[in-house]
Amino acid sequence: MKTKEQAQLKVGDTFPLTIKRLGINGEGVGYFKRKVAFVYGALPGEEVVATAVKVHEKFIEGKVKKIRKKSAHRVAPPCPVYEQCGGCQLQHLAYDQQLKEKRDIVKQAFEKYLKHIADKLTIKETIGMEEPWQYRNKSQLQVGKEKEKVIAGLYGLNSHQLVDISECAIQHPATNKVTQTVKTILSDLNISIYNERKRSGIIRTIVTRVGFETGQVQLVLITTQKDIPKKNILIREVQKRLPEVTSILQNINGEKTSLIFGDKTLHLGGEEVIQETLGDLSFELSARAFFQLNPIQTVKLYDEVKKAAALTGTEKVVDAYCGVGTIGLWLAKDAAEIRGMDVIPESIDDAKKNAKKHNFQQATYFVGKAEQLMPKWVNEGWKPDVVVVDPPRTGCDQKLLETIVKVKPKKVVYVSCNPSTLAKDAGYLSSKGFGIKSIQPVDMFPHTAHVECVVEFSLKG
Ligand SMILES: C[S@@+](CC[C@H](N)C(=O)[O-])C[C@H]1O[C@@H](n2cnc3c(N)ncnc32)[C@H](O)[C@@H]1O
Repeated sequence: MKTKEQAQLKVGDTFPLTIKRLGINGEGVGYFKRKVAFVYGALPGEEVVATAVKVHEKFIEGKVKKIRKKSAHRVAPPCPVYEQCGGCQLQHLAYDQQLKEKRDIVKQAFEKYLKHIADKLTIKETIGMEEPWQYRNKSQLQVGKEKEKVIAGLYGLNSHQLVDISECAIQHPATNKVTQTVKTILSDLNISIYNERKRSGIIRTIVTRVGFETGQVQLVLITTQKDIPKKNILIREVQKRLPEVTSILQNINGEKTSLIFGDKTLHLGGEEVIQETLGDLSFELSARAFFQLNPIQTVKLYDEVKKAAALTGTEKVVDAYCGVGTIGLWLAKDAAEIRGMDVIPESIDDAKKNAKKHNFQQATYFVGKAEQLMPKWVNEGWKPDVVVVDPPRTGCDQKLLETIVKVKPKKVVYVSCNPSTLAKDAGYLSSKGFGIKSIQPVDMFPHTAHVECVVEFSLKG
């Protein structure tokens, strides 16, 4: 039954709240008259007065109006557009505490889906960064115009206002510099900029990716159509003013969609790929290929995968959701055979080239869905000893999980960027005879609410 206050609370009303924990999106979570409330900007341990932003049947969304009792871990966010941008959610929380809260987010997810064994699971301390800034190797900023000035940024939190970002503190400086200079070039040449509201104009997004070890930068201009007026001058200016840009591409996306990339990519200048190095492996990266966004933490993440997989040289390994083959190649030295698959054909082309370059003949890569290819291999009589999965935020497809259960590899190593879907899939695997041996959170995205995990499962008995 609804209490009187619950029934009456409406958008714009204020209410007091004690924050109990951090939510999966970095919000402070508390209870107002037994109804759960998510308050952006509030921290665990704080007592706040919140303003209701949305009132739903089962929960309230709010923002901080006043802090009555402040967390000892609250810090001043260094970014000038932190409040408007929404790209980071935790800059107002001290970094060492972010690591503790991220571990807690993982714990909450496991408590939800594995209630009966949650108290027996050990979740290790989050592996953090020594220097948790300037870690992102890729930026994807929407282009727009503000009073005739070319701007590039992200759409603000809960708004459709483009927030201009000139010096993003979590981006590698090379990505900031290239985006800034490209904005100037577009403005100098008066090249048509996309207007989302009117659905007119040409340049839509500036994508940059830098190789941390090589310093090479790839620039991709996402456009609504193939023709860009003054295209040759544009390319020449980029090459003249930005010698670090070794690869220039154009991708066409004329659709009304939140997806950044369209299907067609054109090569405009320099190489088609950039090179990046992780440990003693080097990789070629195409414009659309997935590559981990924080190379410094990726090495730590993959070392955790290696530890969990504990290969002895005799195992057949699946690298499911393989991207450009990075995890499989990290393990290849110690494996008898690696088979990887991904739905993006360019990623698989890169993975094949990367395996060849390192002379890993035991690693083969296939275009297709994990949930279709793995059952096919099993039906053909190929049985893996270790399955590594690294799915998108939605988690593993149920058919893939069922195939894993059927084929009974001695080990599953699950790399996840979403604790909720991880814990749900872990609940299923655990109910089918796979014991959880270790849960290791890794901070791939300092100052955001994201947390990555490596979980080792072993077949019981
Ligand atoms: C989180 S990324 C992991 C990539 C890689 N393991 C790495 O560490 O760089 C997830 C990958 O899954 C791919 N993907 C998405 N759905 C898929 C599916 N059903 N089957 C296979 N790959 C899929 C995406 O293209 C993306 O490369």
